[in-house]
Amino acid sequence: MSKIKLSDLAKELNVDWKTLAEEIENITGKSIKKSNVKIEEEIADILRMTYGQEEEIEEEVVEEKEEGIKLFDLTHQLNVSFEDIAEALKMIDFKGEISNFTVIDKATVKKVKEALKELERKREEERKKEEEKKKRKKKFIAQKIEEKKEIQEREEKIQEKKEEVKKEVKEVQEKEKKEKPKIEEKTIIEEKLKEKEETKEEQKKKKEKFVKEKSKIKEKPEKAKHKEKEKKEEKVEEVVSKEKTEVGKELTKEEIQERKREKEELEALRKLMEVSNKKKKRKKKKKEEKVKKEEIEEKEEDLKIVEIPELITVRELADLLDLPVNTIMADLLKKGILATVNQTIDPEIAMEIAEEHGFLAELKSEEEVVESKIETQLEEEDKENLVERPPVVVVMGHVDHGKTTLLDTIRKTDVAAREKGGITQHIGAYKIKLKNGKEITFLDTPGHEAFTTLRARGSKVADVAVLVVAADDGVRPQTVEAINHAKSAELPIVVAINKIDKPGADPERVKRELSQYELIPEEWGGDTIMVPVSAKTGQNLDELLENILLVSEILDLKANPNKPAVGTIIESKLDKQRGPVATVLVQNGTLKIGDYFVAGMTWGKVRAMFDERGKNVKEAMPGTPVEILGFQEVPQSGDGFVVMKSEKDARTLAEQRKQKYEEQLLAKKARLRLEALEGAKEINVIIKADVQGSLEAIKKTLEELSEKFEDVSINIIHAGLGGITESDVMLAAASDAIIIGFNVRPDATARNAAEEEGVQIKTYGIIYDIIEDLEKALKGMLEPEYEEKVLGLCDVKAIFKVKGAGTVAGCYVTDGVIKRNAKARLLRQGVVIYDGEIISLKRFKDDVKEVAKGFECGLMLKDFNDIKPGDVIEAYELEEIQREG
Ligand SMILES: Nc1nc2c(ncn2[C@@H]2O[C@H](COP(=O)(O)OP(=O)(O)OP(=O)(O)O)[C@@H](O)[C@H]2O)c(=O)[nH]1
Repeated sequence: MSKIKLSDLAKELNVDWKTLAEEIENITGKSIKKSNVKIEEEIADILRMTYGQEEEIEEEVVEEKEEGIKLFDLTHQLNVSFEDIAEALKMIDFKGEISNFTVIDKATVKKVKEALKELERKREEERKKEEEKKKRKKKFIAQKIEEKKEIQEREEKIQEKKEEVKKEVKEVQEKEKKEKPKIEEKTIIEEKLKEKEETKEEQKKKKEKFVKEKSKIKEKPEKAKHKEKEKKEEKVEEVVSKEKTEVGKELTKEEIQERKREKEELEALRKLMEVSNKKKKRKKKKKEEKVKKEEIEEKEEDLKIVEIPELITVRELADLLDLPVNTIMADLLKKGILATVNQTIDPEIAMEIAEEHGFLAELKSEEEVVESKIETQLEEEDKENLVERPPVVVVMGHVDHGKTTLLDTIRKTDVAAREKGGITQHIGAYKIKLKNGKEITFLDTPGHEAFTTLRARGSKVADVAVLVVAADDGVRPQTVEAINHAKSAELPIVVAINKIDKPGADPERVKRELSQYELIPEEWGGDTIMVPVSAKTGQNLDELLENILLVSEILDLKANPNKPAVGTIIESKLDKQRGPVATVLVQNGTLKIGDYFVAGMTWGKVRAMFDERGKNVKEAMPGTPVEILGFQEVPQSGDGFVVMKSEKDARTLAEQRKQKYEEQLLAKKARLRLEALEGAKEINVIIKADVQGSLEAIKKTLEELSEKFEDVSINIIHAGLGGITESDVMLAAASDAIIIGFNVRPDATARNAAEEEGVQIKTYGIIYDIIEDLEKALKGMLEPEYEEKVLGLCDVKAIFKVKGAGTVAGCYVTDGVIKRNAKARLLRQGVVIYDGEIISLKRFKDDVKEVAKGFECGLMLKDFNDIKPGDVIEAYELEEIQREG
């Protein structure tokens, strides 16, 4: 968790640090003697709220001191339009004349404010209704297409069934032939032979050919082949002797072998047919999906869908709707807006106008507009401007396998060091030059967590993942996590088998272990490059870098430097001397000093740029990370960075985004939830369980469920053992997944992250419940339910045995509150050991109802005494949840 210095916070809030120190002591019980003590952001936020509020109160006091206020001033003070104020006055039955110069008293101001809130609420409702309408319209079209498809599918299914029946009849006939008495069979074969007029000689040849082919396909080691042959011969002998006694007629050894082969041939054919049928089915399904998509797209075209950018002028809107500018201006006037041709208008208004003209309008963010522009430009006209850009590489792997060492050693291999000086600064990423003149950019924060956080904010930064696996340790849990994170981001993986200088190094074992995760080394016929290296001695690092380039060449990474820059914030901070500072990875275009830009909800002008050597640079090309000064506020890592035409555009867009922040928060909360699964086609899940057995069972069950609901595919993005971590939550946020925990729980950081990111975590203790919930959810029948609300967490510091009573746990509350009689779980390393109730809660000798974060307490669990220091107790209660819709 990030921290802030007390003195900095005091400056920010314009309060004496000692006052803040007192407040903190009240909150946490800790006394602070120095101003340079760092405090947690969480506490800083509480203080911000307290002191922020005071300012607001002061404002209101000032306002109330005034005798009355002109409506003109009020519009400015409340930052609303005159029309809104007028409407609000009508709502409260204001009797006088309404003009800019009307003066209203403070009581009326208060009522106006209330009415404005009501107005805003109504508008919000209307907006929602409109959205619903649009959604219904789309759903209706999709439904119609779906129905048509269903009829088609039914017909096809009938056809398929017919064919299946035909096939079955044929199979039965064949089976019957085989099961007839051997003598009869022999005659049939003979007849067959006669019919085909083939000589015995030809038959023999055929058989030999078949055997040859079969052995070619199987390519079994000689020994095994030999053994198998022996076995087969034994079996043949068996059959021969059996037949001798049973049928009383001798079949030659050859004849029996021939029948066996025929049977095998048939079996192989049947399998082949099955595979090809499956493939056909899959192909058919894909084709159908494509057709459906095209049909929807066609319908959408009929509906005249337009995408309205966040920043749009009157002229641009007219062009977009293919209408005369005058029409748009007239529409605006009707809404009481007088706007010039080049004036930017509110995107909501633009959408309204578009809809009034029969368009289905969708809001498109500025980045999307810029990026789609760039995409089309990349595809169409700018081919000659496209130049190769360096690949961006992220290094991932298990803890202590050598990620940091590898990044450090690679940093030193930079050949540009001689000309420009070595890489000295940590700015979140660095670019190196290889001997062959090619460049590679590395994200300098190793591990998948930071990378996935960037991804969770919607940015695609890396092109290639380097997976570091220590040759003396092999594949470990975080290796698997890293593989899944890379796969989920669709990154090609280059494996660095590290620490080969160590005596216990066993690169072959690493390869074997990795092959279980679909990473098959090239030398075994797979397509994963694996390079044995030593990050410590630098052995084979050149080879590793060359292979990264090789993989990147296939990706054909290109960008157009002759455009305004677009990129992503990699790292950011508030520098005491320099103000807000952030590292931008330029992904397309060229970033120049003096450019105006938007980054998330903030904006700015590039005042200065520095590279990883701390050198001032004037411009940054695609694939280059640069540290920038000139932000109005500190952006967040993962925020998109877009250069804008003018200061006004940059500022307006940032302000609009700030206003939409609340909506965005809501949108985040609308991530995938079990309750909203009805009609879903694809469900991404992350599974965490206490033991391997349960994990496998859950995986299997989900696969079965996926088969049962033909149209739904359940994708297991990651499955691992142990408690639910922040990293799991970020992966879920990045891949829009639900987390399913079996006998495991999220820790406090994971829980907070899930709340912030709107990720749903469902925990279970019985596998059957998972299936039941998912099935119901898929059928849209999930009953109203009780949802758990976690109250707080405490760490068990010590235990005391009390005669006749049981074990008392001496705890320290680390999060939320612990309440007496609350439900509680005991977690040992994230795994649920007990689930029950807190029956006694004390502070010192007194019974208490609850104990808050930062305090110690003694507690007892109902019917449970196996508590150990280091355990975590999670108190929770059940709350009835109202399902939406
Ligand atoms: N012998 C040997 N030791 C290595 C090699 N690479 C890393 N180490 C050592 O392994 C330990 C862990 O290396 P780090 O680079 O810190 O590992 P990491 O994966 O970055 O670890 P975290 O940052 O904790 O996730 C250090 O003591 C390194 O010196 C190598 O190639 N050979």
